Amino acid sequence: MSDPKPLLLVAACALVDSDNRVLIAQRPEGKSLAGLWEFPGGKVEPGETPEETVIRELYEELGVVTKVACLAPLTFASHAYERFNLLMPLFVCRRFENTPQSREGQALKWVRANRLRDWPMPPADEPLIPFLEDLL
Ligand SMILES: Nc1nc2c([nH]c(=O)n2[C@H]2C[C@H](O)[C@@H](COP(=O)(O)OP(=O)(O)OP(=O)(O)O)O2)c(=O)[nH]1
Repeated sequence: MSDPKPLLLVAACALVDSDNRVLIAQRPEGKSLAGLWEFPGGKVEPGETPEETVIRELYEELGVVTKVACLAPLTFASHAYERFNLLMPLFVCRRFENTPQSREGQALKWVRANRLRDWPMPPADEPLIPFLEDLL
């Protein structure tokens, strides 16, 4: 039998602007799931809380500064990928400093929640969309 698949903990965030639009970022060529649109975030590193991961990734990927008190838990994704099982809490953040900039070459887009389906997302993300539609 093959080894059991590891559980991968990733923390992600829906940044919401004053117009109630959500920021998505396109995964660059060369990465897994390249070309798909995702919520900013990344793997939770050892010793980090998911909130710390989101704060770090928002800064690294987008130059955005926020704090734990500005992150509200919304829901989570759970998806069996071929090589791992993904568990991904999704936070919502409306209060942040700096306009998001592409710091890692990724395309960025502000999208209404009810238009998220127009942008192909990783399979794990599809069940998250109704939660954002309800919220926004
Ligand atoms: N940040 C983020 N990751 C997501 C989303 N949906 C989804 O399936 N993922 C997956 C893609 C990656 O396998 C993993 C996040 O890893 P990462 O962003 O820290 O690392 P990475 O691009 O270098 O990943 P990889 O190439 O090693 O797979 O979670 C999402 O909405 N946001």
